Amino acid sequence: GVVASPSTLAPRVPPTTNPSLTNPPTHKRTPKDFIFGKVIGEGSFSTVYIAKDIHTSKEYAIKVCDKSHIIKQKKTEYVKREKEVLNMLADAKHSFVRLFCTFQDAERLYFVMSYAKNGELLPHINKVGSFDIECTKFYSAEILRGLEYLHGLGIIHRDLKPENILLDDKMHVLITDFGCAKILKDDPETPADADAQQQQRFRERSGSFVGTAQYVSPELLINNSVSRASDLWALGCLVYQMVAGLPPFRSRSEYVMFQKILKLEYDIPDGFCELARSFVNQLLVLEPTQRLGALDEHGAGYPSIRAHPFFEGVDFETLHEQTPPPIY
Ligand SMILES: Nc1ncnc2c1ncn2[C@@H]1O[C@H](COP(=O)(O)OP(=O)(O)OP(=O)(O)O)[C@@H](O)[C@H]1O
Ligand SMILES: O=C(O)C[C@H](Cc1nc2cc(Cl)cc(Cl)c2[nH]1)c1ccc(Cl)cc1
Ligand SMILES: O=C(O)C[C@H](Cc1nc2cc(Cl)cc(Cl)c2[nH]1)c1ccc(Cl)cc1
Repeated sequence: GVVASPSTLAPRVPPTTNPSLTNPPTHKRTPKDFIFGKVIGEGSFSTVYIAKDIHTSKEYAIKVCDKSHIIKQKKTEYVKREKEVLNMLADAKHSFVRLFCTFQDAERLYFVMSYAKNGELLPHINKVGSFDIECTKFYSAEILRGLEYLHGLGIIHRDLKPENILLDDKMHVLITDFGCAKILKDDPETPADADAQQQQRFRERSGSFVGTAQYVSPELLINNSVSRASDLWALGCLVYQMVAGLPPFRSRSEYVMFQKILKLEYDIPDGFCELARSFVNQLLVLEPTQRLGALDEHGAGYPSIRAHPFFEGVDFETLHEQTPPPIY
């Protein structure tokens, strides 16, 4: 959960020798409570460092956002949404990057998050070319678990892709990057309209075509609408990419890529495994309501997706306790 609200600043106690005795004060943290280490990543207005809490010696990833940059790029809504959604996920026991606390100084905002020691999923796919059936089943199941939790809260991620699937020290999935997420307010039935911030992110990002556009759903292209089923489309793209080593819809030209998405033009290499092909085929469906899982009622997970033969033998309830299959 997020560190409690700032009480009167407790006197800074020097770290005692026995960390078990330091019950870290719950005062609002400041950058001085951390030893900042190396940069582990850069965003368009953020830098992510590895950092150590001087009271507990625990390691975190701290995302530092430059305030003037956020304002200049009109990203305050995006940052506010990211914080809001991460706080809603505070009680999740698995599948997501945790937000431990936030604080600011004159120039910057600080997000103290769990550190995904094994980085993004994408390089792990690229390193081996493509996943075998065991890895694909395990990682698809972990991502599905995350989507079940997210959609149960009425949150649509809207930007699921291998760069936003991080891996912890034990190689379990930590879904991240919720700035683009949609929180369904009252009527979770009707698909929500893609709001300005998603369009801005999508148009501006896809303008430079940095990969966000590859997983865009047909409904977003056709009538600017998104629903939980948009994340199921992205899941289909993710499973295809784990199996194929490449995303299903590819082209140097973004326009041609969009055409392929709208015409559902993707190929399954020969020698394909029937179960994976069938699973992907039932998610990459143009009509959102026809996608596998789209008719499962909200908040009760995705029984029809779990039941697909592709997940034969997967125990969804104990995934986060299992040792992930080796990637080779
Ligand atoms: N909790 C984390 N643990 C480890 N690495 C992280 C963590 N959060 C982010 N990163 C890495 O840091 C880099 C920057 O992430 P950040 O969220 O700041 O920007 P981004 O989402 O990649 O880009 P943009 O801000 O344009 O959306 C990414 O490559 C990401 O993989
Ligand atoms: O202390 C809090 O939690 C609330 C502040 C609120 C807040 N101050 C901001 C300044 C800027 Cl420039 C942009 C956003 Cl989105 C801002 N949000 C805050 C601080 C840090 C972080 Cl990471 C997020 C929000
Ligand atoms: O059995 C193997 O190792 C090779 C097969 C080949 C294969 N099956 C595929 C299914 C799809 Cl949907 C796409 C591609 Cl590129 C596919 N390639 C395969 C099947 C399923 C998985 Cl998960 C991985 C690899």
